[in-house]
Amino acid sequence: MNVLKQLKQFYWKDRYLLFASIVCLMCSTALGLVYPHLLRFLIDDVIRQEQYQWVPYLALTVVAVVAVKATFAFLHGFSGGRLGNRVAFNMRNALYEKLQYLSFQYYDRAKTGDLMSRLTADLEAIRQFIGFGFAQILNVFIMFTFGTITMLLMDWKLTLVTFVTMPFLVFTALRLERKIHPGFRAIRLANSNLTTAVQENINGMRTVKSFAREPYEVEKFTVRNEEYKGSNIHLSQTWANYFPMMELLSSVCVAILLVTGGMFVINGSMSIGELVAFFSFIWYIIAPMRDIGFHINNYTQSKASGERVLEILNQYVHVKDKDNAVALRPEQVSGSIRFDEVTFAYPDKQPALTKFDLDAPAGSVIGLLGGTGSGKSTVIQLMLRAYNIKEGRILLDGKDIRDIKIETLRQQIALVFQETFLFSSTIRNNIAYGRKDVSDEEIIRASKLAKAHDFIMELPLGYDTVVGERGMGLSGGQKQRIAIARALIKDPKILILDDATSAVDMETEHEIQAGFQELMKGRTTFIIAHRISSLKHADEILVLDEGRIVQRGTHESLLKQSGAYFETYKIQYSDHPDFTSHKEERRVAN
Ligand SMILES: Nc1ncnc2c1ncn2[C@@H]1O[C@H](COP(=O)(O)OP(=O)(O)OP(=O)(O)O)[C@@H](O)[C@H]1O
Repeated sequence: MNVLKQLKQFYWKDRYLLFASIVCLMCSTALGLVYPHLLRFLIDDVIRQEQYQWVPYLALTVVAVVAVKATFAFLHGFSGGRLGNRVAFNMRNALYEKLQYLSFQYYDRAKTGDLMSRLTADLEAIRQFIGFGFAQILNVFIMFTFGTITMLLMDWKLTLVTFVTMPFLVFTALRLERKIHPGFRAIRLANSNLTTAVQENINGMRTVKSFAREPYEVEKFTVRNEEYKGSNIHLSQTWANYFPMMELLSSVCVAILLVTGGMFVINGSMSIGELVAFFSFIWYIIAPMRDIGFHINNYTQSKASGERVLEILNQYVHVKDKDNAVALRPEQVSGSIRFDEVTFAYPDKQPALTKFDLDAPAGSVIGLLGGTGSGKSTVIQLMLRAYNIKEGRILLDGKDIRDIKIETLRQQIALVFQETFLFSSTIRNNIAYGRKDVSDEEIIRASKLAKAHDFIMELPLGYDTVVGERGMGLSGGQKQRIAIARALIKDPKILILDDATSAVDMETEHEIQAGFQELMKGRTTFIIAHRISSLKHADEILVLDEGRIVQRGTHESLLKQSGAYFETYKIQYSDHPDFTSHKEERRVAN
């Protein structure tokens, strides 16, 4: 119940629907108790007394009871359905909103398939339980209590005799719960494995095909599909065993009632009408007993689902605004960045940056060069405040970024990544993503600067072409140019190009960079690149190795030193005429 209490905010504001659903179900159940009484009246007072003139009135009463009962049943379904859907709607929104604000640290460990199943299957279990399950559990107790009291009032001796099999019914129902709960869990797990396999397969289809591993993928899927089928069959088997067992026990109960009740009728202590009524009432006891295992299971399942949903909702947000954080106004930002002795390690890892210093005056261009895992992307992540640093500080225009509202900090920065993610929408919407009101002219201007306009115009629908979630149908370079246009449209004070031109050829890179010269004016630009050609115009180039700065300076000054920069230059420019002259310069300098 603790879980339900914690989820209260989602259903309590619609509590009138919950109460309406419970009251309507109770009324509908209570009206069901009228039938056995009508039957008793029909047999004892109408048929046996030969008072047939009552038959039409009785028939009309039955129709009226049925109509009112059906109305209550409808109202129960209506209010329960509405409640369940509203709760699911509110929770879905809350979960999605939370997912937007959870920090990078959370996503470093999160699994897409698992999150998807929480947002779908778990929400569905909660919707069902809050909409219907809760009222139905209450109804089980109400039916049992109403039925037992009425039967005791009619004939307590017969009631006690018939109840002999009840403990067996309850025992079997509870045993079922113990069996189907792990059964359902196994199905959920198998289902999650199955969806993960499909999801990974679709994401990695290019890799699968390039390695010609389709048969292996089919086999892998077949194994998981087999597991899914197996767990479903296992559960069906449990149900298949359960129903005949319950049927048998119910029949024994009915048989005892008929034998004992029959004897009571023969010796005159009970009327035939009462026996028939009793016969109807007994189902009021048996039916909820049969369902009790199922309802308990629904409850435990929705409780487990509730826990999984709450785990996300209660997840700690590592990076958030301070209470007195200041909002930056774009016109006041000039874009100077300083890293002051920053040391940072990802959770449970060696430091990715150690005593990192950097001074980037507004409008300067900083190049970051270094091998794989040397910490280049980490510098950028920290500037965005994707993670909190514990040692050192990062300043934007002299203000510690921890004192700035994250949203306004990130509004000043635009990034172009090595891997471009495009949303499944039109090219126009993808380019306009970073801003609310953008004119077509601005989109075209940004595309022209990013050298994307020409190829976009060659597409059949131009800017209205819909691209897939990974920009299917576009080349790597084309996707990257769209990403560059998307960054430009933000008109950022700080521009970050994280290996941004790696997917375009040298000639296009040159063209894009020519566009950048114009664009970088008045912006602080960080360029992470493996190609020296992308960095050589930078005001300062930092060479990183295992999170430490091993060299820093301009292209010209770095070429005069021996070290990682010159080694990289040597590899990339060995067949270039400039190379020989620099080699000579270094020889003289050393
Ligand atoms: N999200 C993360 N969680 C844990 N460790 C990380 C994470 N991102 C990077 N690292 C680790 O931090 C170190 C620096 O990584 P970083 O991505 O900054 O390097 P990089 O220089 O950008 O490399 P590359 O050129 O390959 O992109 C590496 O040891 C890496 O394994």
